[in-house]
Amino acid sequence: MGQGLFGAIHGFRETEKSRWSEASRAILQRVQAAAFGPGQTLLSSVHVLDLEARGYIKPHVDSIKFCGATIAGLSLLSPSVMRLVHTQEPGEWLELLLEPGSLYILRGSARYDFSHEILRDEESFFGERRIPRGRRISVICRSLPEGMGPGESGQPPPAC
Ligand SMILES: O=C(O)CCC(=O)C(=O)O
Ligand SMILES: [Fe+2]
Repeated sequence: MGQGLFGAIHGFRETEKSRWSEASRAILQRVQAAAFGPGQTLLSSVHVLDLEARGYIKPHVDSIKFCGATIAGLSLLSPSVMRLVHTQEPGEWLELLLEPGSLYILRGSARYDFSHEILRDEESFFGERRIPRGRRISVICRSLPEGMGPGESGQPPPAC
């Protein structure tokens, strides 16, 4: 996201959104109930990322300065493949097929020890299966870094 990603995302636009319709709020509440514990505080706004069909996200670990222990992402429109690669053991990796309407949750080792990336169209395979990429929108909720109260987050960065 933003500065922390230093150009990791290609072919995108993004926004931070804090006001939602009632229908969207109900969905976000389901996401939050599924992904976050009662002791976790979320960043005050939700990150919405709109990746064009040729857009992709290079491997990165979200900044621990701006993001806490949990990242939850709802994928919309096009399916895509997210690859996780261990930062110390590149031979240790896995891929997730992100179907539209699916939710992924990165926490624990997946959050801190593995990079995540969204494959570009030419490389978009889940095993043998080709997953053609179209426009993809993701709605990403993050917890605040530990020890940071909602009032202490200051001006949140446009992205992590
Ligand atoms: O689009 C996604 O689901 C992930 C985006 C991401 O990795 C990020 O913004 O840090
Ligand atoms: Fe990320």
